[in-house]
Amino acid sequence: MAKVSPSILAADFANLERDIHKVSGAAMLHVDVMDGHFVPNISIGVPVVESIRKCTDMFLDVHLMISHPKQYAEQFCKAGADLVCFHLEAEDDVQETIGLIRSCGKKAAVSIKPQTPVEAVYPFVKDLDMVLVMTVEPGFGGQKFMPDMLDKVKALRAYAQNVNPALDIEVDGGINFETAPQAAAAGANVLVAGSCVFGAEEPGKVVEAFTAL
Ligand SMILES: O=C(CO)[C@H](O)[C@H](O)COP(=O)(O)O
Repeated sequence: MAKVSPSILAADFANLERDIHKVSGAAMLHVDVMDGHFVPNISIGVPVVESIRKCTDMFLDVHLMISHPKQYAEQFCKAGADLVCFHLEAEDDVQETIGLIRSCGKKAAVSIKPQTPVEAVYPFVKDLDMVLVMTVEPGFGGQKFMPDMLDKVKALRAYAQNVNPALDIEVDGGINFETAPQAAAAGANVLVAGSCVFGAEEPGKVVEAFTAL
């Protein structure tokens, strides 16, 4: 069974509550925070996370695509995130930022961009709840899955077997009916999907299908 984390980046922001309820059967809800600096796009911030928290009990998987995540992580925890994921490339104080998120009583995750070798995250794996292996360049939904990222997922799953066997491995970007099974076979157990879920006639059915992988 996979955990599915529908990305609200592909939802209708004018009808966010309605769209969130369409995917309430998913294990998590993926909330993409972009600052126009770490990535060349701007999405949403703390006030929207607070509002989402008020309209759903879903587990909020908050993906910070921002510079200086240590400076903002606590605000997202207080806004209602259940897990805060930040980019390895965006932070010099990785261990400290993990500790900060944990001290707020939340789960901590680190994400790596496609050009970042998977080995760069190994020193932190024992202290993390999840690693997010980006399968597109972060910044925009609707991009094509990068199949080369599957080798990173396989290597990370093998590495985690010894040091943190409960580690969640999430993939994000271009996940659809063709690529979701490939990612799951490589060892990913958390699937982020935006356009494939919210672009479907029945988003809940897509969530069910991916959960069964
Ligand atoms: O983090 C993201 C982009 O940076 C999105 O979550 C991701 O791209 C999902 O969108 P899609 O499923 O449409 O590819």
